[in-house]
Amino acid sequence: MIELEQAIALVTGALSPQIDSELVPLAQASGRVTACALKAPLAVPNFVRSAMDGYAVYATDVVRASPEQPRRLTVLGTIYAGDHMSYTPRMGTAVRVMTGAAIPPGYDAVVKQELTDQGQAVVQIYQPIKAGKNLMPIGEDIISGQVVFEPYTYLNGDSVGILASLGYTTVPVLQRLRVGLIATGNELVIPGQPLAPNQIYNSTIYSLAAYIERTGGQVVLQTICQDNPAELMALLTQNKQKADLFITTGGISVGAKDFIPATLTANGGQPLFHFVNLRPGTPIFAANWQHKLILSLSGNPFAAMVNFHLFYWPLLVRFQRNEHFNLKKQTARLVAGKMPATSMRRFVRAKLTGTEVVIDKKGHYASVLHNMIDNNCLIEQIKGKSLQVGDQVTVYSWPD
Ligand SMILES: Nc1nc2c(c(=O)[nH]1)N[C@H]1C(S)=C(S)[C@@H](COP(=O)(O)OP(=O)(O)OC[C@H]3O[C@@H](n4cnc5c(N)ncnc54)[C@H](O)[C@@H]3O)O[C@H]1N2
Ligand code: MOO
Repeated sequence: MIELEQAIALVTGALSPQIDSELVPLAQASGRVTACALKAPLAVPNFVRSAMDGYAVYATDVVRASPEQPRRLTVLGTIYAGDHMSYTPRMGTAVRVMTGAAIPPGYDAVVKQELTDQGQAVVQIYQPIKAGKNLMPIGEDIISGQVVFEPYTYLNGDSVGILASLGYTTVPVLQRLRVGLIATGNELVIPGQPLAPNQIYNSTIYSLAAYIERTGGQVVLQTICQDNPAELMALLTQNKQKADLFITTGGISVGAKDFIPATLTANGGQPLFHFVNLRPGTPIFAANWQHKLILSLSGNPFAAMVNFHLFYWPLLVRFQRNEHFNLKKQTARLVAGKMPATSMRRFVRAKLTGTEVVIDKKGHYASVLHNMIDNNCLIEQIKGKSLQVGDQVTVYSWPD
């Protein structure tokens, strides 16, 4: 049995970082990772524009302006955002401008309309203004040619807006991690089919698929496999080209039908580990088979989810070359609930709000998933220690 950190290092070492990219429409780029440096093809803004509704002026014209002795300027006209107007600025004049309007070259400041009499043909200015005030110079936001996103940057909603401001319509991003999901067990039935006596619905794999599809990954195969070595090998062989990673559930403990480790080993797989010092999900197994990583999770639904969260996110970090995908680790105070001392390092389902965490009163069996409703994290429980109200605990929550 090896330690969790060692096991994670073995699987992440066995998965090569992504090198393939694809172009996705801008609207789908949020949640993806840039495949190369993205440069600005233009400056933002790419003309001098007004930051206020007011009057473009020469600052030197209004140095002595005051409410008692306003400076009167001739208004040459009005420019709205988007207008293409040509005025010939000269000293002693102003142009009425709206926020976002292009400022005719020459004027060097915009006086807010509240500091004027808002005159039409002639405006009275009540205050002096510094040159440069209330106007946005070319490139104030982004300079033309600058690298806006380095390679392997995680793109969020803000990033997509920045790319839109630069006119991008498609974005080169790393391809997602292609995951093949195989739930093993003769007792499993697809939801929608009738259950024969002593059968159960295949449930775990739907949670796994949902997490995978949520960010960074893509489910390319989702199927049930009987406890049958030939069927497993046929499934892997048929789908080998489609997937970067296979995740299986069940069939890894010491039961007579726990066939996965032996089957993979007998068919040329190189085991990386079997059994890790954690609970639940102790029997987790991993192997390299024909240059594919196979991660075999425990069958018990909650044990499978613990295995998944602890191993999958670090794999995604490695593959997508970005820490965004990692579990978020933080310290929190246990404010309700408790757990008796554990004989093994353990991960306990809990609900985290800010820096406070609560352990549910319901059962904590590995075979039970339903009380994950409302839970959003795992508390790490150290071997030999109990968890009590007031404890400072280490908490892991999944990436967005
Ligand atoms: N004699 C021993 N028995 C067991 C040991 C042990 O050390 N000695 N370890 C136990 C532990 S811990 C775990 S965890 C389980 C793991 O067993 P497997 O990973 O081989 O899983 P299965 O036996 O195939 O299934 C366990 C349980 O989960 C149900 N299951 C399986 N797949 C699904 C699915 N996709 N959706 C819903 N439920 C599923 C399955 O029907 C079983 O009830 O072994 C203990 N035994
Ligand atoms: O490790 Mo098992 O996962 O206790 O249920």
